Amino acid sequence: MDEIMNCIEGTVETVIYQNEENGYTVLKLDTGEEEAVTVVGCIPGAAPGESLWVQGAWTRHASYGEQFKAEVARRGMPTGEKAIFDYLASGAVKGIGMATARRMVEEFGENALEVLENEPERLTAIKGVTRKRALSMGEAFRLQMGMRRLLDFLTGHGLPPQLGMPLYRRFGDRALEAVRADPYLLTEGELAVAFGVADDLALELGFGSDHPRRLEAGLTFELQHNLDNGHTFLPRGKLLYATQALIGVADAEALDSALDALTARGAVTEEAVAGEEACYLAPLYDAEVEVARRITAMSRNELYPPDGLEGLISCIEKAQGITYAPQQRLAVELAAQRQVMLLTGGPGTGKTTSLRGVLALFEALGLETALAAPTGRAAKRLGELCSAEAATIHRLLETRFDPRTGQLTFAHNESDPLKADAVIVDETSMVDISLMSALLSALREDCRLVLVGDPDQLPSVGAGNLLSDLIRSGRVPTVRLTEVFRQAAESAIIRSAHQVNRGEVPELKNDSRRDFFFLRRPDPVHAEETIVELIQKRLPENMGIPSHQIQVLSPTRKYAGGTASLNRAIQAAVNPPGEDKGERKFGPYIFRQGDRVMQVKNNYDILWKTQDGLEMGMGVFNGDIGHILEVDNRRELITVDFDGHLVEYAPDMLGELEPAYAVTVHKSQGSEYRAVILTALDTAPRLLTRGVLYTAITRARELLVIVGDEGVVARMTANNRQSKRYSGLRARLAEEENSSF
Ligand SMILES: Nc1ncnc2c1ncn2[C@@H]1O[C@H](COP(=O)(O)OP(=O)(O)OP(=O)(O)O)[C@@H](O)[C@H]1O
Repeated sequence: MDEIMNCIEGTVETVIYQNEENGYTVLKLDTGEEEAVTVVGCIPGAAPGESLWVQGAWTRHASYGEQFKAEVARRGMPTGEKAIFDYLASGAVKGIGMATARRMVEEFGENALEVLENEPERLTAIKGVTRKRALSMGEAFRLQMGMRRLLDFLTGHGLPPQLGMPLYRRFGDRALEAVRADPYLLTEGELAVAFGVADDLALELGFGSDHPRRLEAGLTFELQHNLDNGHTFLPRGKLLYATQALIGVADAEALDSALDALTARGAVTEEAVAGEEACYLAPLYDAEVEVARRITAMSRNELYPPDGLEGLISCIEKAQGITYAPQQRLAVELAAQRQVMLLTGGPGTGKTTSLRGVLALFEALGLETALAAPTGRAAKRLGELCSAEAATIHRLLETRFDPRTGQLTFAHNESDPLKADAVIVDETSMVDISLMSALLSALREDCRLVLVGDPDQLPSVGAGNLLSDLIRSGRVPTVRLTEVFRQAAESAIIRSAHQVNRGEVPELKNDSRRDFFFLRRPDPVHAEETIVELIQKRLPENMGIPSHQIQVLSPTRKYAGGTASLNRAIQAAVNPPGEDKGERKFGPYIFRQGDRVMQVKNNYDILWKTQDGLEMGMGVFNGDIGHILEVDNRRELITVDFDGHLVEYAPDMLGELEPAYAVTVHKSQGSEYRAVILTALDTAPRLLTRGVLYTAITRARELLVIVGDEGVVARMTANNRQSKRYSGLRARLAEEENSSF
């Protein structure tokens, strides 16, 4: 590809293709040369007759030959009667067709557009145009002009034109005004512009460095950003300090006042909790308070056990073909007597078996029970293990994304609760405080709730320390399963997981009867070669595990043995370029037909269809893994197959996709794979923790291979440091309990 930047200009002759959603356009540009040039790029609303100046590069398309890929576009209004007629006749302005266009140009000549924008009532001079229609044509044109000015503004300030459509969806023709008044809104929701970029724009537009809006935006950004680190709040002192470092404010008092203003407005809630002067974004505060209130109320609620409970449990045991261990029986008994309970334990301790017992009990009691899990994969597995329907929590609540506000909405909430009499949630360690609050709000007053999970797994990606806070509060009836069942104890994977959890280095000896192997490869290059060989040859040939059922995990993305370099190496080996395979470069990645890829962001707004087109729905979620079915460079679309759900990615969505031959341990939470290869190489100490090692080991169902350095495995086992998460839930649960007695 020729990367030299060029500029061309001309008049738009025809628009061949335009994507209404993201503004991607293919058009023919008349540059005065004999043949019109094909221009592709994000030029929303481009229409024939307009003058267009584009900056970009010439590329060669396999089927369409030479075309100009525009990175920056500036558009001018058409001048001259012919160009104005072409523009109006193209359908660019709603309500104006060919005939009206002709009459407008006949009547007003070169002034037609000026009249349309500023004096639309004069259009009634044209036969057949009523006053109402004239005004609505004028309005449609002003909207067009609004979009155009917005795009000129964005590109003029070095911002991507792709922001135009979402801004327009959210603010309509007020979009430019809104951005000028508050450039920081660009950091919100799906716009997701980096804080520094919005901040530069604000400074360019003349916002002073101590402008109250700048200070407030900095504070809100810090709180928002820290949600990604798991904190539901930040102590006031830390928040002020971090914001000061972020935006370099000279006047500490002004920052203090800005925080007070946010609190007074209700955007931030400040309260003394857990020994801290805690500052929350208001929705997080509401979520935490709601979870504490609801869980406390449910925990207090003792139910009458059904008559003949013991006999009923014995029948369930018989039907399951096992005898419960005492703790398992206790779990089923507790589910009959309490409105809410926790069921916890490590791998192989019989959580799923007990969960199935609770489900059978609820069914026997005639309770309509919903099974749910935080991720699609975990829900699928739960459904299979229980031979029942299971959904993600988002799906259960019928989550929708509102593109106008950038917020999620839940169809089921206090005003339209779920029908279920009982809800059982698996993999609760992955549930964050906001989702838990949404779930609790959607439960009927008397609905039962059973939360199942392993508190030693890595905590949720989203904010809060939910499962661990619930357990440590001691307020919620809990059964902790500790006995590892014989069958499970035979597995070196499960034994090692428990050893690691106790802080003992797992046994790294190799024995062909074991399901856990260690290959000593302290050198990253050598480790990578071994991993490729394992995937390509050794595991498929010696163990009968096909490549696509092997998942490589790494504690890190970029360091030695990180996913970035592993993905390149594995892709080159298992899916090299081929004449019949389409591919597309995007940032550091090449996406190629056949590649394994992962969605790395929750997207509630994306459409999927089944191959036969008979079924469709919305949403692909963080951590979903699929493979690339097709790379269509003509339509600029990549089709990914997520377990039968086909999703088309336009160029502006490719940032949500990453190669997934290797993924980080964090991203693998809640998923299980037939075989796991884990790299254990020297890297940043904060990534080498016991939680990471434990989570990685417990992802493997049949086979685990650790490739790397035994010293690193030992260091990971010893490193029990959990990064602190600011959360007030535990303290609130204690308070709620005390306050009512
Ligand atoms: N009471 C029991 N008697 C005999 N075997 C049992 C009993 N309970 C569970 N098992 C067996 O122990 C193994 C682990 O049980 P289960 O899958 O329920 O555990 P788990 O905690 O859900 O494990 P994981 O988290 O690894 O999925 C299974 O093979 C199961 O059949």
